[in-house]
Amino acid sequence: MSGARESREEREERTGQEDQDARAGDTARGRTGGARALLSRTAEALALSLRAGPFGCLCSALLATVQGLLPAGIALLTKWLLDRLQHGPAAGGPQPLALVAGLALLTTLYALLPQLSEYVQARLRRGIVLVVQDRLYGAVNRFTGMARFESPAFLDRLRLAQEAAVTAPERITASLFAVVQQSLTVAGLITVLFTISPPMTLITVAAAAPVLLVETALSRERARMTLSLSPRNRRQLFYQRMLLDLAAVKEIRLFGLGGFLLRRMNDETRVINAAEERLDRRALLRQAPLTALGTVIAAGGLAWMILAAADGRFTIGDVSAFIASVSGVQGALVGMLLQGAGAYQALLLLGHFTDVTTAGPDLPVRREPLPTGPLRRGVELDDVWFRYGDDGPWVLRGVSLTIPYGSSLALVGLNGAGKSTLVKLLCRLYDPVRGAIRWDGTDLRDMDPGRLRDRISAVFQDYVEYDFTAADNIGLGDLAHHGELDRIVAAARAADAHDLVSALPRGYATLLSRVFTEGSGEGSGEGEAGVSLSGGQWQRLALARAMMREGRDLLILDEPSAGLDAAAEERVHRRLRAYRAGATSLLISHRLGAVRRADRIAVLEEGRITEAGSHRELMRRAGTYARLFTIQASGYTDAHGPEEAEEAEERC
Ligand SMILES: Nc1ncnc2c1ncn2[C@@H]1O[C@H](COP(=O)(O)OP(=O)(O)OP(=O)(O)O)[C@@H](O)[C@H]1O
Repeated sequence: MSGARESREEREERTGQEDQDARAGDTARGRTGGARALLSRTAEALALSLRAGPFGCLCSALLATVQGLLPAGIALLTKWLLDRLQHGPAAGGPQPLALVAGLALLTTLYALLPQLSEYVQARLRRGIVLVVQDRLYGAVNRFTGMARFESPAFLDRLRLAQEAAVTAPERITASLFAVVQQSLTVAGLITVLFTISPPMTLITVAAAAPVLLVETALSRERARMTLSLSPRNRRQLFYQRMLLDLAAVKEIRLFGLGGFLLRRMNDETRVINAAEERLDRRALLRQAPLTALGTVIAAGGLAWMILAAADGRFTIGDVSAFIASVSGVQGALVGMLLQGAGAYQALLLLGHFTDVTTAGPDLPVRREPLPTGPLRRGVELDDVWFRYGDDGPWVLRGVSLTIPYGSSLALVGLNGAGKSTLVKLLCRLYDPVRGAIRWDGTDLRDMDPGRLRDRISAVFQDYVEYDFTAADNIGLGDLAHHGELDRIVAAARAADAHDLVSALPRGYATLLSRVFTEGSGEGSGEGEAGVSLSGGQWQRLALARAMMREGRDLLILDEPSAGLDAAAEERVHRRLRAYRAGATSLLISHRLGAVRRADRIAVLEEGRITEAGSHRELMRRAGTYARLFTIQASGYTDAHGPEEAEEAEERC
């Protein structure tokens, strides 16, 4: 036991799991602010943008610079032109015609450059979406286990990360360019303003400071609200999906659930709207007086300037430059603050994206995993304890079981006994909380999960129906041979699916989908409708997908025939028996007639193995298995005891 403890400690050290957890914790702490975290996220967003489109970034920066300086240039040329008109050649400076030409050029650029900027930014945006999408879903693919996908808290974070991935990096980059542009506008105009009246410059700038503080506080509140409303947003999405879900249409119509779901969705939306409305109201109440203050200052300054101009202390050109500068500076500062606030909010949101993309592995993986050789002795579960959460009930309680090499084990038990959970552990989608599962004596935790899974073939109880062609649905079982029709056909035959696929309109090339249509690659909606299969037909395809994985060491069949008609079930089990002969397999089924020929049968009750042996041994023992078997058999015959049931079953 101490040896086991020691090796686990070593393992933990090797995986560096603690480092990763600490890093994840750091990111989580930085999520709601902290100048360092914000700076590093800004750098991250810029790096993403540069990777997505270095040329686009360069163009955007150049355009921002030119656009930023244009207002000051226009204000200055206008002042010179007006001074020239007022005072004639005595005013000095360039000729009026040159000034008019300059003004025409600058105002044309002022009108055209935003459109060019929009074009460049849209291009950049598309590139960024591709890069962040690749990064986010690449990170999700690297989670080797299932726990994160079954954790509501993590799903919330994932939803926010998805939102952040689509909007945040682009928004941060665009805001940064906008801030650069507006800073240059402010700097240019302030320089102009300063040459006319230094005190007015200071007052104008000071008036914008409170707005900055309010916007920063509001951004924090908005980010917090987004996080707290996230579960409601998820529920709202759930109702939306349910109302449009093909699989749910029948029940929704029959049970009249449409109105009920709609009401619930609207309730969630109302709560979300109310929270947003409250925040918008707070924003309005805080922003309005400060905006009014800025306007009063500008109006006061203008009145003073006009009076001073009447005394001859300023020229008309000065007044025009002053008007342009005050409104330009105020506008640019408010714009800067709003862009900054938007970027701040996006930076906070980007924290979720960073959390997901930098999260360590969900299952500890050794830096140098032990080799996963072909199975030679068997798979052994040694005192395996498992529960889904630290405070949840134990689902498996000390399961010890062996699947010897080359033999078949059947697992039976009532609903909720823990059979599918055991399958998840065998595929290392979860690790046992206590105890170990060993592959020829090597702990699964010491193996590379990908290599381990490559040695396993499985049909899960909740298999997937892919909206692809029939060939793809089978070929996906082994991507390395995905396009080999011979192999696909052989797998279909083994699963009793060949005839059904051959009878489809385009055979193996038939698209099996109620969502997509044939030949509608661009999503035009044109083309032939895909074909729908029945539940049992889908199940045979799922089985064929597992059969596609030739030469695997362990075959797991979790309720492989639950949806089949009696004749199909009999055929499938006959073929499966032939397929499994000599292979190491685990079969889970509530149809006890199908499991009786397994080399060994184990009964799982409330997470414990209570009986194990051959069919005959278990029938003789007259325990749970015999009772369940008799109940099932008596459904078809008049058998009342284990012996009678068995005889009747034999006859069937
Ligand atoms: N992701 C999960 N999180 C929490 N509990 C779970 C999760 N999945 C399963 N359980 C619980 O674990 C127990 C065992 O479930 P499992 O699916 O393994 O049973 P089973 O024997 O396969 O049942 P069935 O015969 O109905 O398929 C059940 O009580 C179930 O509620």
